[in-house]
Amino acid sequence: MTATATAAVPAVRSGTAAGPWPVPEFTERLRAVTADRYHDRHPFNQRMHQGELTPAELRRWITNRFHYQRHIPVKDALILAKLDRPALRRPWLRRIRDHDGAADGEGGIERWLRLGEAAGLPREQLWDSSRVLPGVRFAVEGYVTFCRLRPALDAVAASLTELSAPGLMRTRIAAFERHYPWIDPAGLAYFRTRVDQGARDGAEALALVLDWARTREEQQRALAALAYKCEVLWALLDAVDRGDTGAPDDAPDGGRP
Ligand SMILES: O=C(O)c1cc(C(=O)O)c2c(n1)C(=O)C(=O)c1cc(C(=O)O)[nH]c1-2
Repeated sequence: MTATATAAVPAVRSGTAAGPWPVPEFTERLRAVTADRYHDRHPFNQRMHQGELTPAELRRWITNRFHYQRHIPVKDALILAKLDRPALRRPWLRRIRDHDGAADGEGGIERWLRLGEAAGLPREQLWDSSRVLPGVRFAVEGYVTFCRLRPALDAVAASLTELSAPGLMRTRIAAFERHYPWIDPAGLAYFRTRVDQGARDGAEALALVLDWARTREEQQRALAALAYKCEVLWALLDAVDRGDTGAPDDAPDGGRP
């Protein structure tokens, strides 16, 4: 579906059994998906927030989450290619620039590399994807492929997990400062930046989904896309929670700060 195609969809037919949910109810249903399934509830995140992760576990998370981060601008470029108007493409160009930066040494990917360095992980080790756990590889590939193959509505709806991300970022920053002082607080810049970026991206994506999903069927597709994305994030953490790459810093002694 392109924006042009959806613009031609007839207006709301409320009151009929198969008609679309009114916008407030549809919005509430979208929020209910993340309330039930967002990865802030995952046991690994819970342990992170309670200060229970070993240094090796935190490094494993940083290493594997980098695989997700480096693919976000790739999936945003796939969404960008589905949008047929400048006004629609501009926010996606900005998202890509947010992650890639306008020059070397800038942007979200660079900030994540600095988080890794603050935790004792050389940046070349993060770029070396041979340390990525198989389950993480599958989860990330699944999300990118979903955005490659599905219509723009589904791909943008999948990004709506970001509506829940700012709250999680605040919890995470507080947890790192309190429980993991061996990580230089300067390394938390990625999370600090994402509080505002995530809120803005989530609000923009929500406006698009509410505009594009005009039929009950389209609304249900958006809900399913968001549920799928929650599963991607959950599966990623399942893999990190259980995984052991066999690398020295995954040693059972938990590693050293
Ligand atoms: O650390 C997190 O918990 C978290 C979650 C999410 C999310 O909810 O999808 C994103 C991010 N971080 C993030 O940093 C990010 O850039 C991002 C982009 C997207 C997306 O789907 O477009 N989600 C997220």
